[in-house]
Amino acid sequence: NTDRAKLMKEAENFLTNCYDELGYSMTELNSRVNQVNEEISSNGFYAHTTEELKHGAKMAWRNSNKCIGRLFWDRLHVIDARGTKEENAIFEQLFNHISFATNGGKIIPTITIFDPVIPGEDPIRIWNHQLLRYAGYETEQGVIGDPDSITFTKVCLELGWEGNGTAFDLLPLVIQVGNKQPMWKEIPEEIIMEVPIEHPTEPIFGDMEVKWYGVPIISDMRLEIGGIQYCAAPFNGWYMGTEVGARNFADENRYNLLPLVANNLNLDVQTNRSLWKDRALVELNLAVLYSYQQHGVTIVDHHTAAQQFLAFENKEIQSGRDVTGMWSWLIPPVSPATTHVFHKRYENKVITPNYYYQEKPFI
Ligand code: HEM
Ligand SMILES: N=C(Nc1cccc(CNC[C@@H]2CCCN2)c1)c1cccs1
Repeated sequence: NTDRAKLMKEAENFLTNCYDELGYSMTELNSRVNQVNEEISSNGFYAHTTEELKHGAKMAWRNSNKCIGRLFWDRLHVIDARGTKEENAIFEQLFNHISFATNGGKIIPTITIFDPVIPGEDPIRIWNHQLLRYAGYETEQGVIGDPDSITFTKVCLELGWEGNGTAFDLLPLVIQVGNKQPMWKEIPEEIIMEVPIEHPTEPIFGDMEVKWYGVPIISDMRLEIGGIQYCAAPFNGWYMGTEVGARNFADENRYNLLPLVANNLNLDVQTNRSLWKDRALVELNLAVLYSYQQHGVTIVDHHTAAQQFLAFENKEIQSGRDVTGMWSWLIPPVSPATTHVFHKRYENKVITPNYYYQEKPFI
């Protein structure tokens, strides 16, 4: 039928590119294509070899148009967790991802790949946006914690989780197998690495204790390889400082810390022309980079990240591949025009394998 014909086409396209990149002969490619043909025509599905899965996940990173960190696409550590079906075993794999990727602060870009969507089998979904993230609570006195987490925090509370009501409560992991009751578990604190944020010279937060978690692990995107959908495939890299310093801490609808920092720096917040927001933003980002470095947790500044992206662009051209990108996400939110990215154009062509948004499993 058409679905199987569509899947066969996507499979053949992926296998051709993948086997070419891995240096296989046409004979080896053709025999694999025939084998996959058989599998699809009899089951409407085909299973990737571990090698295809690993290279496919790397190709997907290389094709991620919004990612400035793609220079290291070929050094992704891929954990093949297919066949993990039992909830407790899934939690164990997630805890292992956190500790392995954290690696004492010397972060290892890692992806753990669970079973794809298989016709007639229960799909696995991770309900968290990121494995490590802080809760958000709406109270009469205003929002406590991360406003971006308010909805998911309510879901966790409804599932029976209880937070401590602080601005930095780490949320539990929530997973669901098929349409079964979602299960949640607290992350063991011994595998969690957090960084207390401080400025090298000024007490920019006054007496407020500010911290952030070390490793960003995206857990709600779908990895598509050769027509196969992996809906539970959490992946991490390391932070670019501006993500924490210019967005998570600075956005008015996030932690909104610029007024606090500006006041502690004695800036004139009564007029825009003092550029108090800009000066507070730079000191806040400096504090983030300094603190991660002091605590031995990998982080990259936006200038270095842009230079690495330029190296990626050149490497891709050497490899005979077009560089695709989404300009609006590739420019950093601090001093964008000081990077080469700002001054050139990128074609936002979406090619697979890739990582995609998927609709939330909860409302
Ligand atoms: C190694 C260090 C890495 C750095 C510094 C980095 C940096 C970034 C940054 C700054 C963004 C924009 C995020 C935002 O503004 O919210 C981004 C987006 C993205 N990155 Fe990377 N990245 C890294 C590794 C990875 C890895 C290992 C993967 C997957 C295997 C990946 C896949 C993506 C994807 C799919 C997006 C777009 C997310 C979306 O559409 O919301 N990145 N990256
Ligand atoms: N450094 C990272 N940052 C990153 C990458 C992808 C997606 C995100 C989260 N983006 C969505 C957030 C939430 C609101 C706006 N930004 C962060 C990485 C996370 C996982 C691998 S790299």
